[in-house]
Amino acid sequence: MQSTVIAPSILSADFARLGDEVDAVLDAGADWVHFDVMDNHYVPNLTIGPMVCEALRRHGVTAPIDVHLMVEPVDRIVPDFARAGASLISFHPEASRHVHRTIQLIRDSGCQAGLVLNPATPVEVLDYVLEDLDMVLLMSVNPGFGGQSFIPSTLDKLRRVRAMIDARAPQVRLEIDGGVKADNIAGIAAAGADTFVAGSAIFNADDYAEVIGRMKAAVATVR
Ligand SMILES: O=C(CO)[C@@H](O)[C@H](O)COP(=O)(O)O
Ligand SMILES: [Fe+2]
Repeated sequence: MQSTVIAPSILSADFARLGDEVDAVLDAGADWVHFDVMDNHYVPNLTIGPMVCEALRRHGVTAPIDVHLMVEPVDRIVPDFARAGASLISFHPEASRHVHRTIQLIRDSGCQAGLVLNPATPVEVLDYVLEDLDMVLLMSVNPGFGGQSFIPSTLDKLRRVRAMIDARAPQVRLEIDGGVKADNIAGIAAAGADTFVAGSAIFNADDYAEVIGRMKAAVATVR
């Protein structure tokens, strides 16, 4: 079984103090840094790119940086993120003309590769690539914004993807992203997730350690 990972999404951090915010969540018990990249094209929002990833590495961040690309096209920006210090790079199949080629490109760049399924993307997109992935990321909101509500049908999708992973590629992580809170994370873990992105639930809290601790304790009750 994969270890539990809590990955705060810096989309909800105070960008004016980003280095300090990342230090604070890592000191508070977070395992990874979730780095949302939006291009105002694939999604209707615009965020940060490789320069900011590199700046976090220069700032001294050594934790895995989990880059979630919401950009189209994907391939051109992959080597830039690998050079900037990304650990994992995940992308949406709708934004890549050749999904298998993009996975290879990410791995050849020295990063782990993830495929992201939007709420309406069928799980069959994994049929011919699951074994080539390091992680499947299920979106439990439509991509583009933090602070949205968890879409309940994602629980059934999590169970289906968990069964696929267990049967075919147990080394693959299953990450969930969108609307994850301390009070729904146990159900999400029970449905099969091992890697949990949470933005607003962590960065809008007064005490990062308290909320991350509550999340980890809730997950530990079911896995
Ligand atoms: O990728 C995205 C949104 O597109 C996420 O990573 C959000 O940033 C998660 O934020 P919360 O739903 O946890 O507030
Ligand atoms: Fe994300």
